[in-house]
Amino acid sequence: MQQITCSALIKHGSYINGSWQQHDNRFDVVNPSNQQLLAKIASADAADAEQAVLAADQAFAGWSAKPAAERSALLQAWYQLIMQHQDDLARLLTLEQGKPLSEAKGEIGYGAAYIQWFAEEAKRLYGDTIPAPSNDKRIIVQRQPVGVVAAITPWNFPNAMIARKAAAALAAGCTFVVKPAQQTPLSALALAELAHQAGIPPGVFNVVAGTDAKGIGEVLTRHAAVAKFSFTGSTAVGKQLLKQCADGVKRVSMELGGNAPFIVFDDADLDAAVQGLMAAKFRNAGQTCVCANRILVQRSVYQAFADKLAIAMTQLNVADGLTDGSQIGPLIDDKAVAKVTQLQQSALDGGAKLLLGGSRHSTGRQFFQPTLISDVNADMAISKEEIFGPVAALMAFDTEQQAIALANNTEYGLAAYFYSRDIGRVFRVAQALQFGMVGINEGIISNAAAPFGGVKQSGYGREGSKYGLDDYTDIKYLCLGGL
Ligand SMILES: NC(=O)C1=CN([C@@H]2O[C@H](COP(=O)(O)OP(=O)(O)OC[C@H]3O[C@@H](n4cnc5c(N)ncnc54)[C@H](O)[C@@H]3O)[C@@H](O)[C@H]2O)C=CC1
Ligand SMILES: O=C(O)[C@H](O)CS(=O)(=O)O
Repeated sequence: MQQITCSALIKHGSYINGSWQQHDNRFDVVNPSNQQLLAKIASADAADAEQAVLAADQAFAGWSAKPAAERSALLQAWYQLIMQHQDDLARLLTLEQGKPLSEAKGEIGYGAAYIQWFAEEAKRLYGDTIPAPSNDKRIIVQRQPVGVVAAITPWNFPNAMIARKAAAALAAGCTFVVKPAQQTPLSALALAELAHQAGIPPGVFNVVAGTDAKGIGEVLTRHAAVAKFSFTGSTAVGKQLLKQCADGVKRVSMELGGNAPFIVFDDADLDAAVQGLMAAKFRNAGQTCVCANRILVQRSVYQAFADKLAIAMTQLNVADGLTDGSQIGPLIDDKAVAKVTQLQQSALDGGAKLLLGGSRHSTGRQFFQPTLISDVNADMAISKEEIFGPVAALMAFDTEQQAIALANNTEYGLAAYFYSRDIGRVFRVAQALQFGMVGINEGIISNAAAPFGGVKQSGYGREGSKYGLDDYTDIKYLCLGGL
């Protein structure tokens, strides 16, 4: 932690109603790269979560009544502070999450971009007037903030997942309570410190960091004062939280797992496709919900593509995220290493071939070698589940129709990618893919201007873009009569 120049960013307890909480009960935050202890954080519990929800509820009237321009200015101030502290925030993120420093820096900029984006969008929360069926009436439509928003976020983007939910919520006039993942609370608490410094009023942005995910989650999904719940994480947990929200008929956004197909057609620029795949597969050591999971390659270019990919993968630098030039950091924990190992092994047991890597990396016990497997088929677990690790699994196909059928053969529907230079094929395939986001000749699709989200069991709701405020506002229809 000595590498962090601004010590005010290092916090050891939750941020509720503008104050920092203390508790005797503490939990460890550990560097996944070397298992060293980084900090001991006061563990908030369900009672703290309730306190945060009540604070957010109390703050709602004042925050939602502020002119949009004032909310916008406070969000801009938050954005500026985050960018001023980008280096420190990135180091903190790498220390607790493991991703290479360059990626962590990218994530801080990416998260901040949502705050900047929604600071602008706050001023554009337009309504409508609609022609009425008779002349003595007027139909006016306004958008109003839903109220208190509660969120639970994962460890793979400890900054950006919070920033993009909170930014939209605050811009719309909602107040916000988030429970970050237990593995990565430091980035969340640093964001709270900067929100505080930016002058965001007490109770508007709250962070509840604790180990009792279930207990805190019960409050955030069931409390009567919570109007909306937003989750990013695994599909299994998302389904459970959805059930909890159903009792109170909460508004819900779910950004759940993915199983992205990455299709390479025979007319593709193979070098560009390899480059796109390297970004789509190996970012954050493969631990993103939009990572390429099933790599489908047309048979006539299969071998050429595999050869080029193997060369690119051999050049990946596996190292502690703070080491200069690191490209692949550790996986988040031992459980993640076990999952990747097991998925890979069951594919090999089922007849797949190991072309590269295949085991832990000598850098440390949570590092996994960039691994390339060929001859994978659709029945293998590795084709059905999120790998969330640096394992590239190749499958061959013959026709465009077969590629589309294979790609859509999943319960998930978050991101998909394909490479082709045939304009007709580009439109046919883009339309046929059952996914919320499609990268066409592109491996990096996320940015604040674009709507991020999925279909099928990848969830619903869109984050970022001009659509991102919709999930945080209610449409109110005013019928003006007697004219
Ligand atoms: N869509 C995405 O970006 C993510 C997907 N995943 C997927 O999930 C797999 C497992 O990763 P996990 O960290 O275990 O994901 P997870 O879904 O358990 O964790 C995400 C968040 O949910 C919270 N949580 C867990 N159980 C909860 C409960 N009963 N009530 C309330 N909150 C709860 C966690 O504390 C964390 O904040 C990964 O291998 C990956 O496949 C994981 C993280 C992010
Ligand atoms: O959830 C997200 O925003 C993405 O997973 C980030 S990235 O992987 O596209 O960078």
